[in-house]
Amino acid sequence: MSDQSQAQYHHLIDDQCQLIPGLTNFIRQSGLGQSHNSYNIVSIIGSQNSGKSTLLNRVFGTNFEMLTGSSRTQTTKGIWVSRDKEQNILILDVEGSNSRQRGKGEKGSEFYERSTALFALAFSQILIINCNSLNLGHESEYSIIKIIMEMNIRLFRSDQVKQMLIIIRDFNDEVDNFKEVTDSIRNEIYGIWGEIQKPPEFVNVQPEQIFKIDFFTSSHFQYQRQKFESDMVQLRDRFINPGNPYNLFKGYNYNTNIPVEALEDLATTLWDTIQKNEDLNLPNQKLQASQVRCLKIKDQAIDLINKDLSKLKQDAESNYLADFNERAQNIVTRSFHHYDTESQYYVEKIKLEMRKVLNDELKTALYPIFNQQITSLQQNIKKELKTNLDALDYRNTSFIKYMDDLNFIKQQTKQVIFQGLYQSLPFNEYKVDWEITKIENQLAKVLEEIINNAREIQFVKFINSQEKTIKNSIDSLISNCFDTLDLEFWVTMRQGFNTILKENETRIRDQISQFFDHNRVDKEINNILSQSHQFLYDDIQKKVRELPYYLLKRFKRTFLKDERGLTRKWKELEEPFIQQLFLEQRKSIEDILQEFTRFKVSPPQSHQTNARMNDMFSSVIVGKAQMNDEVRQARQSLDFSNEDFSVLLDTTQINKIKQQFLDESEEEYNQVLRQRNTSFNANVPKWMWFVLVFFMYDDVFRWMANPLLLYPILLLGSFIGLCIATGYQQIPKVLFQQIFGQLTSLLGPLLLKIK
Ligand SMILES: Nc1nc2c(ncn2[C@@H]2O[C@H](COP(=O)(O)OP(=O)(O)OP(=O)(O)O)[C@@H](O)[C@H]2O)c(=O)[nH]1
Repeated sequence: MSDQSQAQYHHLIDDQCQLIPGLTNFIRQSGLGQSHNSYNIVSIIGSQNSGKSTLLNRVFGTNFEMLTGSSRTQTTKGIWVSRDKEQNILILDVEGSNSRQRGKGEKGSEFYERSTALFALAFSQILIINCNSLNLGHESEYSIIKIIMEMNIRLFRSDQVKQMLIIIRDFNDEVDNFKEVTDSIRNEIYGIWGEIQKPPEFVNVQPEQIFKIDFFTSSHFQYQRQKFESDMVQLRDRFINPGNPYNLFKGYNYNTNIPVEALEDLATTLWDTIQKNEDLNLPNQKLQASQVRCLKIKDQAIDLINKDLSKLKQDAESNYLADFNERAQNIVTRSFHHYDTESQYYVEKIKLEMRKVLNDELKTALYPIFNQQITSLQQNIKKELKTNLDALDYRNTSFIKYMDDLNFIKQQTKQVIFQGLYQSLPFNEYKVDWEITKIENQLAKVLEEIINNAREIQFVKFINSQEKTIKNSIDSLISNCFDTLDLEFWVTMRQGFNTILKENETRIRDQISQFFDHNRVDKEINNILSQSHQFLYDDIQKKVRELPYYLLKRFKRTFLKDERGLTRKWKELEEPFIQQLFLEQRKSIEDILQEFTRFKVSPPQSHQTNARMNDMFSSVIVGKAQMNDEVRQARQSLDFSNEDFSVLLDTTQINKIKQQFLDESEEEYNQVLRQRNTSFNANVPKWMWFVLVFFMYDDVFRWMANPLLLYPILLLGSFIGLCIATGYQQIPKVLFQQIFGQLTSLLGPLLLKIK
């Protein structure tokens, strides 16, 4: 049969006991690939040259090679598979028994015959035992039946009653009685059943519980050829016609069939088991084959999407994929679709188990990509946040607007995280295993940290700028107080300082309390307060170093100028008055100096939230006899103990400053006296004027040539002339006196020094 076409036959087991791969291929090529589990398998065993192939070709339309001529050599070697010409029936032609061509020995004729027969029995639904009426009762005919019965119960746990069809060839119904013959064979077989060694659970089992035996007789092939052919037609009808009362497949449960594409796996498993002579449980073998097949389908389902999976992975490595879940879903759905379609006819339990494996594998394959997605998402969020925060910084908006915008960015980013996570989740059922909630919390935490950081930076900036504003206000307050030194110095400063604090505190509190809790707000306000007190303290310390300058300045202001701020006209004042003025002003400065002995600048004792602004600043002057009422009251109500006060200037410093002031004021006083007693004009000798005029006159004419000088002089002359003509000569006179007086007071001393 070696030259038989591959499309019509498949050599399943060769004469070397090897199972040849390719059954699935043959099934597909022969058109049985889509039959799923609605198929039948029929095998035939029997003596060599007993007409098996002849029968199969007649009944199933196969084309097995038959022996022609008189040579009685073997044609079928091993097991060949073909199919019915119309029906989904696989046909197995098994090498004839009593093969003289096969040698003896361990793997010789006997072993081979038993193995192939047992395989045929296990693999098929109907096992045809081909017998010749002439050989009936012959030991060799029954020996194979005995063997397969014995092996079957020993090795297999079948899932169905095994069906055997004994065909008696060359049956002459004119001579032989069908009933007698078949009863005798049946008895013979039951006799065999009694003889064989059975496992304990089979001892009381009747053979018909395990084997269903049918009979069919065919007429003599040579002498009753026509009848033989009609017998063959009848036999075919029993196979293919469900309406035939003798239909051989009647009642067969196709659900016990594994899908046709798993038959090769089943055949392999069965043949291996038989070869090893191991215990063999047919339902389990079918499950095993199902398992093998489902595993293969599962692998195919993975292979099918592997390329897309790699592409997805590659894409996810370079960027965050917004369509990740869609693509992942598509991959998983396609894979499952393939698996579900291909595995639909397999045992439910195995199918579902393997589906779960597929699901796990897909999930495992997608997980690193998902992780990559999350990493990219996190990076993107950080990048996006940075851009947004930079833009926000760049806009340099107000604190409130910044905080509002920051909050907006936070809410927006939360949304991005939420969306990003669910875009990265192919199926909701992965949510728990992939710890989405945990990741969401982690990302929210990262976001919170970044936002808080930005908030803190902005807050510190805001507080710094506010402190700077306060510091500037304090600086100018102190400059003012020092510029206008008087006995109300500390009161003015305290009131000014309180006002600054009050205004700033209200404004700052209003702004920050919208974004920070009470405790934080109070803490920051207290910091600002103590910082402000420190500014004040430092500023006072700094200014006090320049106290001699301010004292002298203050002295000059009140001594050299009158109440209206005009320079005193010393020539018009009497010397005793000037001396009196000088002594008074000096005394008042000495009094002011006493205000700078000790001081206290500190926030209120209690940093409680409800501390009022009025109580927050306190300063007091100690050692001042002329302390006014307000200061005294403040001192009493605040009840400062002496240790609370810092020494501003100790006695030595006070004395030193006082001395310096006395010297400088004395100098001012003397200068005033000199000015009063000196006449600028009188000191210039008369001849000097002549000399001056002599050297100047030609220059004066030259200047007159310049219109820039000539015209102003003409205008001035016209103005004076007009005033005199109209009787208002007082106007130019007063103006002249004023200007000349000013110039004299400025230039006079200079000219005197030069002189
Ligand atoms: N007497 C008799 N001879 C038959 C019958 N059917 C076929 N033959 C003849 O028996 C010989 C062997 O036929 P095959 O069909 O090749 O027998 P086989 O059992 O397939 O042979 P192997 O495959 O070699 O075991 C041929 O010469 C056939 O003409 C039959 O029903 N009765």
